[in-house]
Amino acid sequence: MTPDQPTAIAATGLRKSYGEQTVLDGIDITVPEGTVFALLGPNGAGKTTAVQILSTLIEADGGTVRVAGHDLATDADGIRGAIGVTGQFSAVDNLLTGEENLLLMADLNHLPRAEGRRRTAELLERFDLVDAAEKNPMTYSGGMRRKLDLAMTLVGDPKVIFLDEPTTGLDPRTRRIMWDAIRGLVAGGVTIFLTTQYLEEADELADRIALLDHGHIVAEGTSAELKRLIPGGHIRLEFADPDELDQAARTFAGSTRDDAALALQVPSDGDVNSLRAVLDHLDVASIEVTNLTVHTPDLDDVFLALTGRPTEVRSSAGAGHQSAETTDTAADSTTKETVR
Ligand SMILES: Nc1ncnc2c1ncn2[C@@H]1O[C@H](COP(=O)(O)OP(=O)(O)OP(=O)(O)O)[C@@H](O)[C@H]1O
Repeated sequence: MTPDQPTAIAATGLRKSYGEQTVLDGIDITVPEGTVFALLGPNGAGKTTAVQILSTLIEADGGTVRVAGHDLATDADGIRGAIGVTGQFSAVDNLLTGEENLLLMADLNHLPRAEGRRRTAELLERFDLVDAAEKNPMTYSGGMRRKLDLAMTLVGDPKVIFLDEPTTGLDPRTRRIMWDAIRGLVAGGVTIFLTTQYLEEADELADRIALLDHGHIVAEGTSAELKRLIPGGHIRLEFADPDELDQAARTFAGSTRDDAALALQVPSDGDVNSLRAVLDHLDVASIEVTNLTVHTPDLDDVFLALTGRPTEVRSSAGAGHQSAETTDTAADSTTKETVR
């Protein structure tokens, strides 16, 4: 984020407990205008709770929130007027047709009748729901309902949209349609706050990703920055016989061998230069390889590493949260100090 880029969502020290259970233990979130922010976390991590607080649906126990220039403490109505929320539970009314649902939203947003009709027609078109407009949403597929739900959110032309697990349960094709719709919104200047359990979704859509675990944001950064936070990139070489494997193991210091599979894992960040270096070494030593694969850490690895080893992560998260922003080589990132 550049210093003068306007901020759409700014939360500091957000806290929420249910009885004895601390769900959010002082989290900070900053989302620049016109960007996508993804909040990731295991089941029950507090993602929905965060969305509900930021979208004024429930009250926090502590912390400050500004959304679209409005302060939650003094101007919750201002926030409500500027945002759209699509939750895990659909707002679609099954007693109305798809079109009537949209028209109802237009009424609730106080749009003049003609404007409401124009906007409804445009959204039915945009989400490929024209043929289904007159039908009852009970007859819709899950993907169509989700599209109608998002269309209903867009009737009020919100500047900031909260999408709580927008594609959970959707087939891959419908998921891609939703992703395209989300990208279209962002291209038009809308800010998206997304929660998801699909790491691929965060990878595809988000400018910045935060991992929420045990009430803390344990890591935050771009997808590439988060992937650099953990070790695990390697080139896997397979050989036809043990002698080749032996020779290769001597050639590549720091490699890990798998004798049963006649394979060797050579640490690598997966870029072309390191691949070329490995091939050159093999060539010089005249070692034959039967198979070669490059493995770069994906967000699944990051997720597992950061939420699966809570004690290591907690030690650095204690002073705030870990930012990937300034981390270049971060193989030992779990012990890094917070830089923000
Ligand atoms: N109204 C409530 N009363 C008591 N506990 C609650 C309430 N709402 C949420 N919780 C608890 O707070 C924790 C966080 O819930 P939340 O729904 O925010 O998690 P989540 O990350 O969105 O999970 P999921 O991915 O499963 O939707 C859970 O342990 C949940 O049981």
